[in-house]
Amino acid sequence: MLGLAGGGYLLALRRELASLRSRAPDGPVRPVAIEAEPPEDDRTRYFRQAEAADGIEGWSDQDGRFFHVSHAVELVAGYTCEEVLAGGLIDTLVYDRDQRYCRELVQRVMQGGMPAQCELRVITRAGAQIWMACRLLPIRNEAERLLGLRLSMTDIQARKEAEYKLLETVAALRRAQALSEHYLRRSNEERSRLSALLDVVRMGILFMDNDRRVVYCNRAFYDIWSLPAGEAFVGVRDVVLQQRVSQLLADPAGYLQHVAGVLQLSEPSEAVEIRFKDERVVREFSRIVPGPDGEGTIGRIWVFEDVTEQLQVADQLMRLAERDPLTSLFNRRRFHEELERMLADGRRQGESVGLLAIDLDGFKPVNDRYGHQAGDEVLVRLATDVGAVIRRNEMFFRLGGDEFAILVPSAGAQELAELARRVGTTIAGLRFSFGAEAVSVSASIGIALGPRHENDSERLIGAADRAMYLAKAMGGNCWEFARDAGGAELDRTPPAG
Ligand SMILES: Nc1nc2c(ncn2[C@@H]2O[C@H](COP(=O)(O)OP(=O)(O)OP(=O)(O)O)[C@@H](O)[C@H]2O)c(=O)[nH]1
Repeated sequence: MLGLAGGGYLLALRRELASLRSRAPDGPVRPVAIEAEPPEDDRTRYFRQAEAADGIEGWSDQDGRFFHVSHAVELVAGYTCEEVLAGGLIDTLVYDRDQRYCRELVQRVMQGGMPAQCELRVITRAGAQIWMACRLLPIRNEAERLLGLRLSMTDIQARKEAEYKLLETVAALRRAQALSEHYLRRSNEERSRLSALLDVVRMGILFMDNDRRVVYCNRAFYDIWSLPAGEAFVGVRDVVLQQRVSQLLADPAGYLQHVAGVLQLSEPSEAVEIRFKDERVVREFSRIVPGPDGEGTIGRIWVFEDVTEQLQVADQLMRLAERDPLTSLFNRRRFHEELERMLADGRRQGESVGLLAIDLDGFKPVNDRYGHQAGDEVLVRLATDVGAVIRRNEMFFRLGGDEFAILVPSAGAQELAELARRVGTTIAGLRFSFGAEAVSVSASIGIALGPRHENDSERLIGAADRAMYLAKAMGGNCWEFARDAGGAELDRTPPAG
């Protein structure tokens, strides 16, 4: 038991308190246990002070064994002081996982003699867990000999809960920040991919926002509109850009009018072909860009595609499909299409369609005698010269071999006879020189008039062919009208050779 005299004890205590105050200015310091048992009065006084403290107060001897604990332990942990002292303060009160640390700390204070503090969990009799701040103060006597330590435990559960909440909030914020950084990174990556993709597509792409300012344009847009690669257009108003590029167009005013019309639309615009001064043709269309939530719009995307080559190829294919490669005249396929069309128009308008079936006389001997190339020359010259004597609304065809045809819309018999005469004369007037020999050809021409002779295209062709064979049978170099539907209306007239 402690056995220090009352005056010495108080002196030691005062010194200790002064020392503790200087080391721990942030909290009240209470009387502590001492080496010897204090006189009854002092002990009562310490206990009273301990009992007045908010938290649990405990005193240990110099071996670290607690021999006193304040009654607050009953209120806080639900154990009696006797139970706590009997079971050992640390064993009874401190949460299993914190006991080792707590003991080590007691040990350290006892050995090092320096105050220490920590936070640990106290387990109540009911099993509840309470966070407490612990302060361990070494107690010395006048001779600086360690007498024991004082343990002060204060309930910090509310603060811990607030800290936990704060930590949870901070963790949630960090997660949200990480997530938003992740999405930002993903969105930037997506933007890079999209931008790379848009830069390799051949179509020029332009995004305008709702204020009609440029948001984005790709590389092909610069190429199509001959814009300098280094110049930035983001933020530029549409009118500025239009004024800049419209100089390249064959019809700048027409294009600006078209754009103004499109901007009135709240829907996609139809594809239009824009013609440039340098002969290029660019197909343009635009779409409204809906907002990310599907509601409202964020602007309009314009797409420009240089279709010059495409149109040229299509034109070439069309030409190949409907032209004779030797003479460049329309071929039999186009002849049938045009005949059907003219007959339909003629029926609607109550007008006649004239058909001249033309076949060369004695063409085979030209080939046989002077060669195929000579025959070709005859065919090409014939196409050119006859083409020069027909009118704009008349169409000239090579049907194959030495067969030709002319279609005449809104035709009259007299006019057709005159045309046959002109054509026959032109052909008979062609002069060739093959192997120093002068060569000429002539043609037999059959004339049919639809619907006068035949209403149906095939039958009309048949009627014209029969008339042509009739002319050939008459010796050639003349024209003959179809007789099937009404006999001869006009005299057979041999063209002047
Ligand atoms: N050079 C050349 N000859 C062709 C071509 N296509 C067909 N022919 C020839 O044209 C000739 C046509 O035959 P025919 O109609 O019997 O010749 P034709 O001597 O005018 O006979 P008629 O019509 O009875 O007066 C054949 O010898 C074919 O080989 C061609 O593209 N070039």
